[in-house]
Amino acid sequence: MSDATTSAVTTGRDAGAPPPRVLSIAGTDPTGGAGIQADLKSIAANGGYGMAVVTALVAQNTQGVRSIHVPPTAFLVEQLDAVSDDVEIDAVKIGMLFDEHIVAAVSAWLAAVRPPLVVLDPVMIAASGDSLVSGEAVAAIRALLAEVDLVTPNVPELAALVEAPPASGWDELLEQARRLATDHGVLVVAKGGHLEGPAARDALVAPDGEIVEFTSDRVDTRNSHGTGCSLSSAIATLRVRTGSWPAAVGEAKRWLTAALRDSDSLAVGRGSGPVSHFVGLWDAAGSLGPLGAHVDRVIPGSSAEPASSDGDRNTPGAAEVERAWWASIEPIRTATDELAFVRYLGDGTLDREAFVRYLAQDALYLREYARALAAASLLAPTPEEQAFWAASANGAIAAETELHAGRVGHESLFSAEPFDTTSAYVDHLLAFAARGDYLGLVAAILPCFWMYDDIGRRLAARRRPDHPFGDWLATYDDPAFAASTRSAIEIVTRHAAAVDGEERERMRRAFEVSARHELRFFAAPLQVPSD
Ligand SMILES: Nc1ncnc2c1ncn2[C@@H]1O[C@H](COP(=O)(O)OP(=O)(O)O)[C@@H](O)[C@H]1O
Ligand SMILES: Cc1ncc(COP(=O)(O)OP(=O)(O)O)c(N)n1
Repeated sequence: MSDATTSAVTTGRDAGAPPPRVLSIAGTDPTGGAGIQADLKSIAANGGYGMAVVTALVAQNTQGVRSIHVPPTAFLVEQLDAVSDDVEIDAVKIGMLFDEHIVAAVSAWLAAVRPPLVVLDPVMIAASGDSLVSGEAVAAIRALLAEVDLVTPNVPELAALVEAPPASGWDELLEQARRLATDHGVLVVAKGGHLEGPAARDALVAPDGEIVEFTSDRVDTRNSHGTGCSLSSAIATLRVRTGSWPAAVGEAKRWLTAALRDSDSLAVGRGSGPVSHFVGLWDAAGSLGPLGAHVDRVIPGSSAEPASSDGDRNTPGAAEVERAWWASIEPIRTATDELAFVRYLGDGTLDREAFVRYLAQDALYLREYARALAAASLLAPTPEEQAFWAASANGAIAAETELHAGRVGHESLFSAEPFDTTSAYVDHLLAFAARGDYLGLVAAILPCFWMYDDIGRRLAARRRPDHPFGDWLATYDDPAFAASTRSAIEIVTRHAAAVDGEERERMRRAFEVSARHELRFFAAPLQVPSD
């Protein structure tokens, strides 16, 4: 990403700084799944302090919109001023703006207050198909783009903004997003939730045409009410916390996918229900456990005696482990993204010799990584895990090495000496294997799946017809590898959630050390190897 899209501050907010103060300017949903109610939950779930200014009161539920009441514009302005006269605002998320008068009032307030970050979700139509804006609002929202940093249209909203028919496929969606970003000098998160297919893809598109893609499995649920509201307010909050737009979008999507997966558990409404905003947090806080556990003094044998132990209350679910571990390596991931090797590989300016050095080290690494995977298969406690790691070992040694050999030539590939970084990484993995430590081993194995899949998808998105490493980048965009990565994450985080806190932290450290090895591995081809 260019300087315009990534700030220098990439490692989160300063210790001791307050949580991001994020203002939502949006309409309401009395069932709590969309609009301001969703925004406040999303901001809180992602570590921010939420504030809310209401633009419209919407009588709606999970099945549809019944009526809309728009308070006088002067009252909207009073609400906005009441917040900004008193509170320092770190980011603003704008949602439903019913008509051009509302848009004008918000626009004037933005010009006067100049909040540091503004995310616009150009809400037009609810999931139920009901319109949430008047006919004139669309042109006014288009004009508002000049005053925001990032806009998050879904398929029909993007089409309305670029005055084209709704995109029917991914490439058309990207093309429309590129046009919107360039014409209005705004970052665009094009959301592919309304497209067909097994994956739910979004893309962050910059005005200079640079694209970063984010892909998750499509969750099989009808509970998509408020996903756009929740995503945009999460992005606003996480942008303050991470200092980086790609990191904010990636984290927000990861969180939203987990919230979608858990949405059926809420059982709210008979239509398209809300997502589970606090998935993971409720598990971590033991909020779903028996009540009455927090008492100052317990008389043994009395009815006030807690039904579960403190240990139970502090046990996270797998989704929370997934989020916490991924967040814990955010500085390592950002540093990897910023490596010259990764940037040059992406934009095609990487020196050919450095590329070959990388392939040779990768081939050496994969041979040993396959041994680590085979050891995981040997130690696995269930036939499913045994089969999964065995298949992954096969994939690593056969497919990937074949791929490398096809590019460099078998001889030059295996005559290379391992760099110290390669040996250190392999030793870290094989030490767990040698000790028969299954949990440490699979935790250490995970970053190679997870970080490679994450970086790879974003690199693959930068492919263009004349890209010198285009065919190589294409191999990163492999849905089968994405599916294996998901399985690996689920196996490891399920185990981590099931063990006690000390063991979980030991696993997380093994995971983090491997993430550091990944960083060094990507850095090595452009550094002079040590003797
Ligand atoms: N079934 C699904 N599984 C996973 N992610 C989804 C699903 N549906 C939507 N999303 C994600 O939710 C977010 C909102 O997407 P979308 O439905 O396109 O927008 P909106 O809610 O504004 O109509 C995007 O990140 C999209 O990829
Ligand atoms: C008050 C209000 N604002 C926005 C929406 C639309 O929400 P969105 O997140 O785009 O999700 P869908 O429900 O349309 O999928 C809304 N319904 N109400």
